[in-house]
Amino acid sequence: MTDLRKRNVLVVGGGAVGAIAALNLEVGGLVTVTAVLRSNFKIVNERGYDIESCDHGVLKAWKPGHVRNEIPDIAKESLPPYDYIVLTTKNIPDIGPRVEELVRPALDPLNTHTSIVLIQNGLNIEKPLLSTYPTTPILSGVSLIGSAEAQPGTIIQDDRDRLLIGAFQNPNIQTQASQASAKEFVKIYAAGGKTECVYSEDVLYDRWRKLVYNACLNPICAIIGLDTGRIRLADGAVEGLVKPAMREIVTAAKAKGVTLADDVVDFMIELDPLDIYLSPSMLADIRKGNFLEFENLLGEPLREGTEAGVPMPTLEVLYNLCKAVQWRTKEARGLVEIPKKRSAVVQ
Ligand SMILES: NC(=O)C1=CN([C@@H]2O[C@H](COP(=O)(O)OP(=O)(O)OC[C@H]3O[C@@H](n4cnc5c(N)ncnc54)[C@H](OP(=O)(O)O)[C@@H]3O)[C@@H](O)[C@H]2O)C=CC1
Ligand SMILES: CC(C)(CO)C(=O)C(=O)O
Repeated sequence: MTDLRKRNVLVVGGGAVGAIAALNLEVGGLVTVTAVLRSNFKIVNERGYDIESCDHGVLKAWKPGHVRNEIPDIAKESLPPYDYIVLTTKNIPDIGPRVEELVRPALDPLNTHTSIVLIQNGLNIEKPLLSTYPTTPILSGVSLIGSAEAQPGTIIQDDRDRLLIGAFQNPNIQTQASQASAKEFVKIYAAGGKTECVYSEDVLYDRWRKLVYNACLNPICAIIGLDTGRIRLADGAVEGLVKPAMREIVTAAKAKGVTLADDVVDFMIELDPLDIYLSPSMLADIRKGNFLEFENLLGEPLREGTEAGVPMPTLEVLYNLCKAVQWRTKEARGLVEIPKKRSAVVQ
């Protein structure tokens, strides 16, 4: 950073990842955080977060600098533009709100100042933002962190926060400018020394590599209802389901020009220590009755691989299972109408 001004960062979504991101940014001392919360707004605004973290220890009633329950409208409130808007919501375009609409009030239509940082899983998540805000630098945040919101405002982080930050390619912006913004974000995020946040040149590689985990273990654990430790112990699950799915992602990545390491499948299966019995974020969502982030984690790599001619039978089945589960949640929330059940009694 060439100047000493504290950076203004808007963190949108203060759940498992967002709360820890806000904490990391604040402990570094280089940032003022405004966190935009939804279901946990009231409790966090009144009492703060209770956090048990392998990186930060135990914190009671910790509160980000500013807490809000909606995205600030910078024009109406005459606020200066944020330096960074960090999105840590679940990204569920099939349900909405879509991310490009979500950030609109906090972004000047001709913005060049604010960078958007997507600390979210999945592939092609930058595309709707690049087309809606062509002059805005969009940064990729690929996070390895086992974090969960056990109840509103209570965050349990079991696995260390390791975050890769890089710039998505944007034909309208000089690559160096986006890269400089990514490097500055690394600096402010890592400043507290509690986390491993590094700059990465090759965000496409990072995203395909992470998909080996997220496109496979997330839906498999969610659908079966087992955490990653138990999936590793369950009869036949790794050989019969996890490895075939992961190999399909590796082959799709290769067809798209991304060569992953030979041992990436074993590496991802063993990524979390077995005995932390980690529940991937999609399993946490299914348990809470939330919608699933399956289009970006599974649908996009499946569509890209299939278009490139890669057979992906395991992922196709997982995708269709997730789609049906999403419909189940829509029905449970009254978002679909179905024909009335016929009476068992013949009239
Ligand atoms: N959990 C993990 O260990 C990891 C998660 N990820 C990725 O990080 C991203 C975030 O995941 P995670 O933190 O687990 O998700 P959570 O569900 O724990 O948190 C998301 C938060 O965003 C809030 N939110 C959603 N929409 C809005 C909105 N429109 N305005 C304000 N707040 C909103 C949610 O509120 P509400 O409760 O009302 O829905 C929730 O508090 C995902 O893309 C996930 O795949 C990546 C690595 C690890
Ligand atoms: C792999 C993991 C658990 C992060 O470490 C994740 O990305 C998720 O839960 O979605």
